[in-house]
Amino acid sequence: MVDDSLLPPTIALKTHDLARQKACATQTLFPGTCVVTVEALETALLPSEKGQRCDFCLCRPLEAKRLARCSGCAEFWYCGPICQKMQWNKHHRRICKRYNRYLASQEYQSLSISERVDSALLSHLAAATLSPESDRVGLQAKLSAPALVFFDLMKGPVVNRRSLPLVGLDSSNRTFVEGAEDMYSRFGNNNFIVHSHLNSCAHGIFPLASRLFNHSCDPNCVAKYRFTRGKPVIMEVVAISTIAMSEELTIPYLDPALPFQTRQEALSVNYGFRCSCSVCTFQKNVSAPPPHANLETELCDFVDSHIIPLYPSQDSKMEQGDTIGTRRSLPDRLYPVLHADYLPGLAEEFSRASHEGEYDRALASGRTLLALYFVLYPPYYPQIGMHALEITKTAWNAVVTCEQEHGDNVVRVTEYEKLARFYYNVTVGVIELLGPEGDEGGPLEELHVMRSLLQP
Ligand SMILES: C[S@@+](CC[C@H](N)C(=O)[O-])C[C@H]1O[C@@H](n2cnc3c(N)ncnc32)[C@H](O)[C@@H]1O
Repeated sequence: MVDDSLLPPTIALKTHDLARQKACATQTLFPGTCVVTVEALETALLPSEKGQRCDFCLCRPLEAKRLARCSGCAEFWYCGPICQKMQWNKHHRRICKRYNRYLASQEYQSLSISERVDSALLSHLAAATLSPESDRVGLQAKLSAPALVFFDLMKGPVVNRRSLPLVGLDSSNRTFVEGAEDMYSRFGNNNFIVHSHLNSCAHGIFPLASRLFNHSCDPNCVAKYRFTRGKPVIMEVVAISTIAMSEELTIPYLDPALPFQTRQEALSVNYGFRCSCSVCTFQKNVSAPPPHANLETELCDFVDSHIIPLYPSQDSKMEQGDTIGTRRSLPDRLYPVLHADYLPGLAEEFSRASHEGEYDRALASGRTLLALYFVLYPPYYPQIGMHALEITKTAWNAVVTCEQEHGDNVVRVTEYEKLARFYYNVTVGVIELLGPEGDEGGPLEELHVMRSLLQP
């Protein structure tokens, strides 16, 4: 059981039919409320981020300052002696000497990128919590409260799980092997992808968050990450809709915009359950035929008349029910928007056109993509804000280019400016509500710049 002192007063654990327990609100929670803060028990950087961030706090180095490399294995980088010492005492002293042999091993080399990160993460966790000299029971008594929460987490499905090599695993030591196996059984369904401004940078274990939050494809909370020099990474779980007292708090284990079948398969393989949230219940009974010629116009008209009027203004916040209601009342003619190829096609078109300076095309596909996000995601979902910011910048680039090339065409310039203001307002509603996260700079700073550019 979880020690009650670990729970914030706004959350209570109650029994769940399938998922053992669920976290429920003990009072009404409003969008933007941070419902819980959880420190990382362990993290491991993605290979592409190694040497770009501190291996302990995940911060990028300050300008003109380089990261210091571990002189033992030369495979870990730190922003300073505080981080290096913390990591050394936690687990690195146990694995440093063996790290190069582990990286060069055939077992490690045969892993996918994601498995490599999990293998490193599991190695850190094993080195931090298992000691070959102690027996498991004796060791548990010495474990920290978060580590004890980790060992109490639900085990994941065993299908399709191949064992991961661990740094310093002594296969003749049964205590260590069994301890590592015990941890691995709770691994896939309990670790998180740490991200900064929606870009993945590491995998991490945040035991209390794993213990509290079940999945929904229509979540009322999302996780964001805070990096501070010299400190472990922090996860903050933020409410993205009004959550009534006794209502379950949920997060997404995967992207809710993925097609229904893809979501169901991933949840079944990685987490061992089939989702029956309101969105899945709706999408299960809906076929998604290929897009038809008028789809773009009809989707945008639908969103303009049904969703945009609900979109947050300063004195009205959207309720969670609003998008579920909209999804349930999605007209049959719009079912093709749920087709697996529709979203990737639009995203590719927007990205290509905005990079190549085809602003009218980019603004058209960007608008349709945003309309689709409004249908697929709950209000205040981070992707909505990030995409709205991209279109704001595209509209502003169109203003600048139009002024340079057709300075006399005031009407066109004004039109682009109007669009930039509209998307800016959508962005502010979401990004400011979610608050700071990830690396310094990012969307909040970009919004600041856009605000000054758009001042009348
Ligand atoms: C991170 S744990 C969730 C915490 C769990 N409620 C507990 O009491 O420890 C993930 C596991 O919870 C279960 N689970 C999470 N969301 C679920 C859902 N929507 N429906 C059924 N089972 C779910 C699955 O077994 C999954 O592998």
